[in-house]
Amino acid sequence: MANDIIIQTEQLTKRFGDFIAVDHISFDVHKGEIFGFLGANGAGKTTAMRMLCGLSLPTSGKATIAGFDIYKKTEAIKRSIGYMSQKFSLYEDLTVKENIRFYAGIYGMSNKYIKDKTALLLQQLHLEDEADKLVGSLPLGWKQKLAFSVAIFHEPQIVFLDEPTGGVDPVTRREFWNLIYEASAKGITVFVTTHYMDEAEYCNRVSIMVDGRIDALDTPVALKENFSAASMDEVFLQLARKATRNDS
Ligand SMILES: Nc1ncnc2c1ncn2[C@@H]1O[C@H](COP(=O)(O)OP(=O)(O)OP(=O)(O)O)[C@@H](O)[C@H]1O
Repeated sequence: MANDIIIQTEQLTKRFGDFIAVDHISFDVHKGEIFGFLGANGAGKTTAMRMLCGLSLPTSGKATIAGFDIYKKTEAIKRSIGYMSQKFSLYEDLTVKENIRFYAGIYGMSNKYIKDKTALLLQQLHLEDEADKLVGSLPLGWKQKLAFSVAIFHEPQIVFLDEPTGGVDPVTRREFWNLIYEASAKGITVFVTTHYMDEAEYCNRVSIMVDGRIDALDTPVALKENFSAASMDEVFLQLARKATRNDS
């Protein structure tokens, strides 16, 4: 079990001045796992995720991503991961095809590889007829699916998703999650933050952050059992009620 660990953190901490945004968090994620990273607004999820992606240095503690130390190997980490967030994803004023080409180009893939894989991807997403349309003209749910597919185009070991399905209905979210399951089945580890509790139920394991700390971490079934809760919503509310930060 231990040697399939792909994300490992130990007492990982980030301070901004006197404020402890991420407070000594320790957890492991396994290869191919779908790991939900939950917490109320301001709990510290984005700050933690930025450290794991090599975008921000911790104040203290340790972490390895795909075996790379987050203090020393940030470039290697960036090559091993994919990233998608609501705020940073596709260029609205480029076409579907141009977006794919642009991101694939960053990873130095050959033209032939990009061309073949793009054709396959457009077919899988049923976007063949939209290939030359501006991304800005697509419905949000389609954009999200495309953004996810682009984030894993270079076949990273881990993909980090920061609230990837914001603003769409449960059916569209479910379709998005089918893509997540496919990626996980191929061995890609999925690390996902969400505010939607239906999505929490879809994860293999879920951690819940409160005021910078991880207060609970287990499978959705075990969490519901431990908190005597009928749903993940109830588990989340029981923990979020304890929060003293008010960041909404
Ligand atoms: N650069 C910064 N300087 C000072 N404080 C910061 C900085 N970045 C984040 N914070 C604070 O750290 C805390 C954690 O923020 P973070 O964005 O990580 O939370 P979050 O769990 O991702 O919240 P949300 O769900 O709203 O995105 C918040 O109180 C935020 O105001």
